[in-house]
Amino acid sequence: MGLRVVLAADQAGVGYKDAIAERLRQHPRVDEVIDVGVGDVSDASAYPHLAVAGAELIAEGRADRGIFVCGTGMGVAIAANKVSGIRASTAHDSYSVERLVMSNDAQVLCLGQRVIGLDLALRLASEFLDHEFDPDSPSAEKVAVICEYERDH
Ligand SMILES: O=C(CO)[C@H](O)COP(=O)(O)O
Repeated sequence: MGLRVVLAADQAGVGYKDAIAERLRQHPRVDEVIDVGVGDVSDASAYPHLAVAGAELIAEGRADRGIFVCGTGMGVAIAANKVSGIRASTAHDSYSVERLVMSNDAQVLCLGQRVIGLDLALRLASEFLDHEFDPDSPSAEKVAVICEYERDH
Protein backbone atom coordinates (compact mmCIF):
# COMPACT_ATOMS: atom_id res chain seq x y z
CA MET A 1 0.00 0.00 0.00
CA GLY A 2 1.22 3.51 -0.77
CA LEU A 3 1.68 6.39 1.60
CA ARG A 4 -0.94 8.83 2.79
CA VAL A 5 0.91 12.14 3.21
CA VAL A 6 -0.54 15.06 5.14
CA LEU A 7 0.66 18.57 4.27
CA ALA A 8 0.32 21.62 6.52
CA ALA A 9 1.60 25.19 6.39
CA ASP A 10 1.01 28.68 7.69
CA GLN A 11 0.93 31.68 5.36
CA ALA A 12 4.75 31.80 5.37
CA GLY A 13 4.90 28.24 4.04
CA VAL A 14 1.83 27.85 1.86
CA GLY A 15 3.69 28.45 -1.41
CA TYR A 16 6.06 25.55 -0.83
CA LYS A 17 3.26 23.37 0.57
CA ASP A 18 1.27 23.76 -2.63
CA ALA A 19 4.30 23.06 -4.81
CA ILE A 20 5.12 19.97 -2.72
CA ALA A 21 1.51 18.78 -3.02
CA GLU A 22 1.71 18.97 -6.80
CA ARG A 23 5.04 17.14 -6.87
CA LEU A 24 3.96 14.40 -4.46
CA ARG A 25 0.90 13.55 -6.55
CA GLN A 26 3.43 12.19 -9.08
CA HIS A 27 5.52 10.34 -6.48
CA PRO A 28 5.42 6.54 -6.96
CA ARG A 29 5.09 5.82 -3.23
CA VAL A 30 2.23 8.27 -2.61
CA ASP A 31 -1.38 7.08 -2.65
CA GLU A 32 -2.99 10.14 -1.15
CA VAL A 33 -2.09 13.76 -0.41
CA ILE A 34 -4.13 15.28 2.42
CA ASP A 35 -3.94 19.07 2.68
CA VAL A 36 -5.01 20.52 6.05
CA GLY A 37 -4.26 24.10 4.98
CA VAL A 38 -3.81 26.94 4.99
CA GLY A 39 -5.59 27.32 1.69
CA ASP A 40 -3.89 30.53 0.60
CA VAL A 41 -1.60 33.30 1.75
CA SER A 42 -4.49 35.46 3.00
CA ASP A 43 -5.19 32.98 5.82
CA ALA A 44 -3.23 34.20 8.85
CA SER A 45 -3.92 31.16 11.05
CA ALA A 46 -0.99 30.60 13.40
CA TYR A 47 1.37 27.75 12.52
CA PRO A 48 0.60 25.62 15.62
CA HIS A 49 -3.03 25.16 14.52
CA LEU A 50 -1.95 23.68 11.17
CA ALA A 51 0.90 21.59 12.56
CA VAL A 52 -1.27 20.08 15.30
CA ALA A 53 -4.10 19.35 12.85
CA GLY A 54 -1.67 17.53 10.57
CA ALA A 55 0.07 15.67 13.39
CA GLU A 56 -3.24 14.52 14.84
CA LEU A 57 -4.13 12.84 11.52
CA ILE A 58 -0.94 10.80 11.80
CA ALA A 59 -1.46 10.03 15.50
CA GLU A 60 -5.00 8.83 14.67
CA GLY A 61 -3.69 6.53 11.92
CA ARG A 62 -5.37 8.50 9.13
CA ALA A 63 -2.06 9.51 7.51
CA ASP A 64 1.39 7.89 7.41
CA ARG A 65 3.74 10.82 6.97
CA GLY A 66 3.60 14.60 7.18
CA ILE A 67 5.46 17.47 5.57
CA PHE A 68 4.87 20.75 7.36
CA VAL A 69 6.12 24.17 6.25
CA CYS A 70 6.41 27.53 7.98
CA GLY A 71 8.91 30.38 7.70
CA THR A 72 11.74 28.49 9.38
CA GLY A 73 10.33 24.96 9.72
CA MET A 74 10.97 25.20 13.45
CA GLY A 75 7.61 26.37 14.77
CA VAL A 76 5.69 23.63 12.99
CA ALA A 77 8.19 21.06 14.33
CA ILE A 78 7.85 22.25 17.92
CA ALA A 79 4.05 22.23 17.66
CA ALA A 80 3.82 18.84 15.93
CA ASN A 81 6.00 17.24 18.61
CA LYS A 82 3.38 18.16 21.24
CA VAL A 83 1.05 15.57 19.73
CA SER A 84 1.60 12.25 21.46
CA GLY A 85 3.42 9.70 19.32
CA ILE A 86 4.70 12.22 16.80
CA ARG A 87 8.38 12.62 15.95
CA ALA A 88 8.98 15.72 13.81
CA SER A 89 12.02 17.79 12.95
CA THR A 90 13.29 20.43 10.63
CA ALA A 91 15.87 19.02 8.20
CA HIS A 92 17.36 21.04 5.38
CA ASP A 93 19.88 18.64 3.84
CA SER A 94 19.70 15.15 2.32
CA TYR A 95 21.74 13.43 5.01
CA SER A 96 19.60 14.82 7.83
CA VAL A 97 16.42 13.84 5.99
CA GLU A 98 17.75 10.30 5.60
CA ARG A 99 18.66 10.07 9.30
CA LEU A 100 15.33 11.62 10.31
CA VAL A 101 13.72 8.43 9.04
CA MET A 102 16.50 5.85 9.48
CA SER A 103 17.67 6.96 12.95
CA ASN A 104 14.63 8.69 14.41
CA ASP A 105 11.67 6.97 12.72
CA ALA A 106 10.16 10.43 12.32
CA GLN A 107 6.82 10.69 10.61
CA VAL A 108 7.06 14.43 9.95
CA LEU A 109 9.58 16.48 7.97
CA CYS A 110 9.45 20.22 8.59
CA LEU A 111 10.76 22.77 6.10
CA GLY A 112 11.37 26.52 6.19
CA GLN A 113 10.20 28.46 3.16
CA ARG A 114 12.28 31.47 4.26
CA VAL A 115 15.41 29.34 4.67
CA ILE A 116 15.87 27.04 1.66
CA GLY A 117 15.10 27.30 -2.04
CA LEU A 118 12.10 25.64 -3.64
CA ASP A 119 14.10 23.09 -5.64
CA LEU A 120 15.81 21.82 -2.50
CA ALA A 121 12.50 21.71 -0.61
CA LEU A 122 10.93 19.61 -3.39
CA ARG A 123 13.91 17.26 -3.45
CA LEU A 124 13.93 16.81 0.34
CA ALA A 125 10.17 16.20 0.43
CA SER A 126 10.54 13.47 -2.17
CA GLU A 127 13.60 11.89 -0.52
CA PHE A 128 11.83 11.84 2.84
CA LEU A 129 9.25 9.49 1.36
CA ASP A 130 11.87 7.21 -0.21
CA HIS A 131 13.30 6.21 3.20
CA GLU A 132 11.82 3.47 5.37
CA PHE A 133 12.71 2.90 9.04
CA ASP A 134 14.08 -0.56 9.84
CA PRO A 135 12.48 -1.74 13.11
CA ASP A 136 15.28 -4.33 13.48
CA SER A 137 18.05 -1.73 13.30
CA PRO A 138 20.07 -0.64 16.37
CA SER A 139 18.27 2.70 16.15
CA ALA A 140 14.96 1.08 17.10
CA GLU A 141 15.82 0.65 20.77
CA LYS A 142 16.85 4.33 20.98
CA VAL A 143 13.55 5.46 19.50
CA ALA A 144 11.83 3.12 21.97
CA VAL A 145 13.31 5.17 24.84
CA ILE A 146 11.45 8.24 23.51
CA CYS A 147 8.22 6.26 23.18
CA GLU A 148 8.56 4.81 26.69
CA TYR A 149 9.13 8.24 28.20
CA GLU A 150 6.04 9.53 26.43
CA ARG A 151 4.00 6.55 27.58
CA ASP A 152 5.12 6.86 31.23
CA HIS A 153 4.68 10.62 31.67
O1 LIG B 1 8.51 30.39 10.98
C1 LIG B 1 7.53 30.47 11.67
C2 LIG B 1 7.48 29.87 13.02
O2 LIG B 1 8.66 29.15 13.33
C3 LIG B 1 6.32 31.16 11.22
O3 LIG B 1 6.11 30.97 9.85
C4 LIG B 1 6.44 32.66 11.43
O4 LIG B 1 6.38 32.93 12.80
P1 LIG B 1 6.65 34.39 13.38
O5 LIG B 1 8.11 34.71 13.14
O6 LIG B 1 6.34 34.26 14.84
O7 LIG B 1 5.73 35.33 12.66
